Amino acid sequence: MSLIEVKNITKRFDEKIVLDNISFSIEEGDIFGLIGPNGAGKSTLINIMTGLWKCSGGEVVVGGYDLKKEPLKVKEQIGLVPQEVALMDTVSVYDNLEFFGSLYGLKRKLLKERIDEALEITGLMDKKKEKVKKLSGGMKRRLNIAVAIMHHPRILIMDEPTVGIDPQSRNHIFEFAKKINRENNTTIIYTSHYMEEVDMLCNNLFIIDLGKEIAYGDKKHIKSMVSNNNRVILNIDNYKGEMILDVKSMDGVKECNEEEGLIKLLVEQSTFRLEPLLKIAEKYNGEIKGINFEEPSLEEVFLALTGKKLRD
Ligand SMILES: Nc1ncnc2c1ncn2[C@@H]1O[C@H](COP(=O)(O)OP(=O)(O)OP(=O)(O)O)[C@@H](O)[C@H]1O
Repeated sequence: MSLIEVKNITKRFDEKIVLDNISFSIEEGDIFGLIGPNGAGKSTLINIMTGLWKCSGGEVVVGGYDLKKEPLKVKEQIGLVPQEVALMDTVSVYDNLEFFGSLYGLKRKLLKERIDEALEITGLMDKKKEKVKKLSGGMKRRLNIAVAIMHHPRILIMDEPTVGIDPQSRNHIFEFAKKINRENNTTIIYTSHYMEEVDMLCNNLFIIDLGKEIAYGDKKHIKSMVSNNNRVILNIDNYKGEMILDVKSMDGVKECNEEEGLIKLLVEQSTFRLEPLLKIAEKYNGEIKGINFEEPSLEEVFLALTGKKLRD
């Protein structure tokens, strides 16, 4: 059985269907991306999975517990980093952690240990005496994450954690997510409308738009379903100009352009082979310095599946 099972979830607000029969499962230790444009239904789904909102139909099972029947057993396994920062503005970083930690039932020595650990992992140790209202938006986000991990949840849900924050905090949040997943095997659900973030972090994906499933499964599989095209970028010196003509006539090569000292190919994954390319380079005395392969981006996948750009 998977760690999280979302089965046929539907949500209506009056007559409006906001989630339409959504199903997926998440394995323990995964970094799972929930992606879609603004208004797609991501936060609604998160609110339902964490028991904050009731669904109109369907069920959620976490660690074998049915959310409707045993909500506390489900909630104690989850840490939630909500989209809106939820902190006490007029008290210090440390006091916020102490307060929220005690709500989780942490006391004395263990509470102190967990506060220190949360400050360390979110890079806020030197801000512990600062009042929250003096922190930057990115630091507030990091503190919100610190709050969410104090009870060592098995699952951490991060709802658009990088919206409107500075690049340094964004990187910090990224590295944090990878670290806690790697070192503690924490299962992460990461929602975002920034496809490149999800592309970098996640293994499995659920793409949602207007409350409906657009694609679900292994990231590589989704990409290969949508597009058989990859890019190959060849960094090569001292080759003769005629080489390009030979490369263009290779099986599986759809386009070949020279740009900024690099040769960029658009290739058909199923028919392109690297070996003939290397032979052509050798024939023309080219010195290969590097070869990079690029899959289609998730932006391209979304465009192919919905006919629209993510940020329309
Ligand atoms: N309380 C509510 N009453 C009526 N409609 C709502 C309510 N909450 C959300 N919706 C609608 O549900 C849809 C999905 O909203 P939701 O916030 O889940 O999207 P999202 O994917 O999280 O988008 P964003 O990235 O902008 O937060 C939207 O059309 C929104 O207007």
